Amino acid sequence: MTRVAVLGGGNWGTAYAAIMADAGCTVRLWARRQKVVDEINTDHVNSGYLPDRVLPDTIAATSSYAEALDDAEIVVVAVPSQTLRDNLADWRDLLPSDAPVVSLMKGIELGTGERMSQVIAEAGGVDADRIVVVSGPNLAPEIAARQPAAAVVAAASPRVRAKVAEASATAYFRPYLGTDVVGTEIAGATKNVIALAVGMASGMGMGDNTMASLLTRGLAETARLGTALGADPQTFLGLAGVGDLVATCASPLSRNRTFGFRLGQGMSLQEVIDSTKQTAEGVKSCESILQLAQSVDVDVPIVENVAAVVHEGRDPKDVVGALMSRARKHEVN
Ligand SMILES: NC(=O)C1=CN([C@@H]2O[C@H](COP(=O)(O)OP(=O)(O)OC[C@H]3O[C@@H](n4cnc5c(N)ncnc54)[C@H](O)[C@@H]3O)[C@@H](O)[C@H]2O)C=CC1
Ligand SMILES: O=C(CO)COP(=O)(O)O
Repeated sequence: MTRVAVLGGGNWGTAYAAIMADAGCTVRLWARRQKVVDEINTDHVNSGYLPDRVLPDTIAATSSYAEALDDAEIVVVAVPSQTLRDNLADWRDLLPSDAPVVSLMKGIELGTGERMSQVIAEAGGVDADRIVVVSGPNLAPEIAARQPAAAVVAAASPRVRAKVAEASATAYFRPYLGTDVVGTEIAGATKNVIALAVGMASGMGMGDNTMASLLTRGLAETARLGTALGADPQTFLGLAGVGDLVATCASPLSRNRTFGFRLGQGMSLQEVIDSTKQTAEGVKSCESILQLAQSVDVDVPIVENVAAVVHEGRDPKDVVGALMSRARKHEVN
C-alpha cells in the first residue's frame, strides 16, 4: 500500500485523499483545525466541506504536518495558492527527499507571478522532476460522490507521473498522463477567472450565448498566454483546458462562478467576500495572471476586466460594454 501525505483538509484535499484511499493507498491527511482532524478520525466525515461523504478508514487525519509527512511515498498539496509559500517554509525540512510532490492547486502567486510548481520548487526545495500537477474538470463534491471524471497528471518525469496516476486511479477517477506542466497550470488558474466572468454575466440575467462566448474567448486568451509562456497549445483543448472550463463555468458548485454570480446580482465586493467560506482562487489570481500576461505582452481582456471589478470596484455592468466595444479583430490570434 502506497503511503500518501495529503496536506490540506479542505474541499479538494479531502476529496483527493478519498480518491487515493479508494485506489488502495494509506493516507495521512493534514488539516489545520483539530476539530476537523477529530471529526475525520472519529466519525470518518469532514462535515464542513463534504458532509455527504463517509471517508474510508484508511484515511487518518492529523494536525501535525511532521506526522503526515513522515515516511510518505507521495506528497499531495491542496492549500490556497496564496498561502503555499508560507506553508512550505514550515514543511521544507520535512518533505521526503525522493517522493513526488503533487500540486492540486489552481492559482498564480501574487507578487511573483509564479505557478504553484515553481513555488514548490523554489520554497520547498523540490527538484522539478519530482513535481506533478493534477488538473481537470474535478468539482470536489461530485468526485466525493464517486461520479465519473477524468484529469490530467502532468509531470516532466515519466516514472513520477506514472506513479501518481497509478496511486490515483479508481473506478470513478481516470487519470490521463501529460507532460505539459506549464499549460496545465495556466489553464487551471485562468479558468477560475473566466468562471468569475461567466458568473457575473449569469448573475446579471444573461443566458447561454453569453456564457459560451465568454468561455470560448476566455479559452482563446488562456491559450494565448500559456503558449507565450511555453505551453503546448493542445493542452488547452484537453481536460485541464476546455474540460475544466466547461465544468467550472457551468456548475453552481463552483466557488468562482458563485462569487461572480453574487457580484452580478448586485452584492458588494465585501458582501461577497464575507459570504464566501471556501477558496475562490480567481479573486486573487486575476491580478497575478494579468501581471503575468503583461510581462509577456499578451492581451487578456476578460481577465483584465474581472480584475477591474474585483480590485478596482468597477461595476460588472460596465464590463459588458467594455468587452463588446473592443476594436474589431480576427477570431484566431
Ligand atoms: N474544490 C474543488 O473542487 C477543487 C479545488 N481545486 C484547487 O485546490 C486548491 C485548494 O482548494 P480547496 O480545497 O477547494 O479549498 P478549501 O477552501 O475548501 O480548503 C482550503 C484548505 O486550506 C486550509 N487553509 C486555509 N488557509 C491556510 C493557511 N494559511 N495555511 C494552510 N492551510 C490553510 C483551509 O483550512 C482548508 O483546509 C485550490 O487551489 C483550488 O483551486 C482544484 C480542483 C478542484
Ligand atoms: O477547479 C474546480 C473544478 O475543476 C473547482 O472550481 P471552484 O474552485 O470554482 O469551485
